[in-house]
This record gives sequence, structure tokens and C-alpha cells, in this order.
Amino acid sequence: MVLKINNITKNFGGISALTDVSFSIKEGEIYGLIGPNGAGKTTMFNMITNMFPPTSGEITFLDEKITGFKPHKITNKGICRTFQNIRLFSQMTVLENVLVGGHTRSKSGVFSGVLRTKGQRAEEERLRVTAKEILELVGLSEFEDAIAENLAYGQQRRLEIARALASDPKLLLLDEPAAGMNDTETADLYHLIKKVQERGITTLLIEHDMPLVMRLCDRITVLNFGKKLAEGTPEEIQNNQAVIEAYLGSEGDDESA
Ligand SMILES: Nc1ncnc2c1ncn2[C@@H]1O[C@H](COP(=O)(O)OP(=O)(O)OP(=O)(O)O)[C@@H](O)[C@H]1O
Repeated sequence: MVLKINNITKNFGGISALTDVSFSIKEGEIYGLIGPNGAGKTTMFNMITNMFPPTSGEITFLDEKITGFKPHKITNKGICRTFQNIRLFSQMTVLENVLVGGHTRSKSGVFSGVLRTKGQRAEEERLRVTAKEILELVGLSEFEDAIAENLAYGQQRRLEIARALASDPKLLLLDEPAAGMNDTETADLYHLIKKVQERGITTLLIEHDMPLVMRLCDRITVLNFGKKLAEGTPEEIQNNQAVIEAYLGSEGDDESA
């Protein structure tokens, strides 16, 4: 197992955002985390990356307990995330945004510029080559010199994934990557996440676009009011009575969901 979530509970004051949630993700899987608004999905990402410590429970990554590690140490171990709201360096170029992602795991800092040793220059060159490969993968090569904020929305979302990939993760956490995308952009995103899987990277995906989730994911956990409601393949989830009642059943009635 790449990631094991063991009995995670998270209370914020009187609110129980997560209650005793467990699931495990296998190497190379695309794993979906779904549930209504406020179900605790983003809180689970915050537990995995240790933005906040869990109230109880533990998380292991590649058989190592990571609960309590600093967020940057978790990135160094090979877990990288994107956020619900786009967080690019909007005034920097596309290539520079990816280079910043690469520097999160390289030995030299982004601004170590002036007194660079031969070794550092070689490292910089290696990062540039990798960054360009990643831009190729996400289909943004032709825009490498464009300013990030001038990209179309779907391209900015893909750039965020590129930046996360630049840190060479083993596990990629994507928080609502299809939010706000049109059909073409969503189709491109589907192919991109599949290509990421072909590279052997495991993905944990929070997403409200159910057709995308059902096509893309190998397995899914459904959260509801901070509790695990169900786990299974897309087919099992779509036929699960509790899930239909709590979540999927209402989706078709509410176009804004
Ligand atoms: N930092 C925080 N402080 C207090 N309460 C929080 C905090 N983060 C999340 N919560 C609460 O925890 C619950 C779960 O929120 P969370 O954002 O994890 O849900 P979600 O499933 O990601 O929802 P959405 O689909 O709307 O993004 C909510 O009741 C939320 O208000």
C-alpha cells in the first residue's frame, strides 16, 4: 500500500470534520474521495499533508508513519498536492512556475543565483530539462514563456498539476481539479491524469464531477458528515443504496451541485 489512513478523527472545536475514517490506496491507483460539501474531503488532504494534526489516528506512507511530520518533510517523502483555488505565481512564466515546483525538492534554493557552483548549474540544467518534459506531458510546451495569468482557465489548472509533478511525487493529491472546467478542458484533464498514472504515480482525487470520477477512478471512498459511508469500485459506489440516498441521488436534481 502507498498510503494507509488509519482511524483518522479531526475535531475543530465542537465540529467533527472527520470521524474514525480509514482507507488504503494501492500503488498506481487513481483513488477518488467524494461526498457532499462539508463532508471532510479537504480536511483529509490537510491531514495527509499535516497542515493540521489529526485529533487521533495515524497515516502511513510507504510503510512509514508520517503523522506529525512537517509539511515540507512530507513533500520530500513524495506527496504533493494541488488546491481547490488556483495558486500559481501569476506574474511568472509557465516554465518558471514549474521550476519553482522542482526546487521544492532540489538541494539548491530558487534564489541561490549569484555564487553558483558548477554542481548547482548542473542541477539547474537538470531541473529545466525535467520541467520541459513535464510541460510536454501536460500539453503546455508551446506556452512555456507565457505569463501564467494569461493562460486559459483549464491551462492554469493543468499548470498547477505540472508544478506538483515537478517535485517528483509518488502520490499526487488533486483537490477538485475539474472545478470550473468546460467539457473540453475536463476531457483533457481525464487524459492527463491517465498519463500520470502510466508514469507510475498514484493519485488521490477529490472531485464533484461524477461522470469524471466514475470514468477515472479505480476505487472510491465516499464521505458523509465526516464519516466513511462506502468504499468500492465506481460500479459498487453507483449501486450502493446508502450512497444514492445521501449523495448521488440528489446530484441529478440539483444542477449546481
Ligand atoms: N480550519 C478549520 N477550522 C474549523 N472548521 C473547519 C476547518 N476546516 C474545515 N472545517 C470544517 O470541517 C468540515 C469539513 O470541511 P471540508 O472543507 O473538509 O469539507 P469538504 O468535503 O472538502 O467540502 P467541499 O466539498 O465544500 O470542499 C466543515 O464543517 C468545515 O466547516
